[in-house]
Amino acid sequence: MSSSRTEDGLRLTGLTVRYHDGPAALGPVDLRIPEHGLYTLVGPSGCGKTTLLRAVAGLLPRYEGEITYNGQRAAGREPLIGLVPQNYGLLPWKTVAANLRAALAVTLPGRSRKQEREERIARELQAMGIAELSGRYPLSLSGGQQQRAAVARAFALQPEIMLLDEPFSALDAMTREALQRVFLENWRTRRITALFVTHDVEEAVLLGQKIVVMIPGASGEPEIVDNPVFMLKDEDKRDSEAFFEQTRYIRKVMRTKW
Ligand SMILES: Nc1ncnc2c1ncn2[C@@H]1O[C@H](COP(=O)(O)OP(=O)(O)OP(=O)(O)O)[C@@H](O)[C@H]1O
Repeated sequence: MSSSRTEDGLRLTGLTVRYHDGPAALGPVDLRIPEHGLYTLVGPSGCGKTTLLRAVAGLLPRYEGEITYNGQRAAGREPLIGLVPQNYGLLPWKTVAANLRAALAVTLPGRSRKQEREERIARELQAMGIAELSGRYPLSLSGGQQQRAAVARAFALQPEIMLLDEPFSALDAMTREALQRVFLENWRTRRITALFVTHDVEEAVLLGQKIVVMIPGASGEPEIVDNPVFMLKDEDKRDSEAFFEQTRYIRKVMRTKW
């Protein structure tokens, strides 16, 4: 499979970010997510998770080190990135459908593709279970509904890379569980290379093929943990021995490293 080639996928080499020429807010960090991989990233508040996502998404004017996708510098042939930011990033003056439309106007432009855009919007809202909210404005929605809309928008772009910054953090346990399942189902049908940032060890174990444990102040490769739980059926995961073992192990890694 092509994903075994070391240059494939998303690769960060010596990625270092400083804000206003201050001390390094991140890195240097080395990390590779193979093409079509879904990795989760856990780390304590302030260790640079959002900064890492921002750098990959091209939202920072400057960083040191290299970001490549399938061997090419991101700056040369920008991979299409779907970002789900912490604050959802929805435009409050546009309806949910219009938010998706605005994103697709950039990636799928042209009058002749209007029908394709509209079909895609309807499909994604349906997939996230919010079809009936398409005409509502973001500020009239609950946090969970806004999070669904933001995830639907990212999937609608059909990006090569998806970056998610604690997308389910504002949810109660039941809604969160339901959305984790919907997210996984969606990801399985598209296999978008994805990095999912979370504070929550359980979420990291439920969603990631591998779990990246970011260590504050450390440079080089973060601890990357294989995750056998990923291969279990969704409905079996939470009650499995492997799940308990894995969450215990990740917590242990966090305790010894932080
Ligand atoms: N725009 C900014 N200007 C200056 N410093 C910043 C800026 N954004 C983040 N930082 C600093 O960079 C460091 C990493 O922040 P970042 O938001 O990436 O952490 P995080 O791991 O995502 O935290 P959290 O889990 O709380 O969201 C912190 O020390 C933070 O104060």
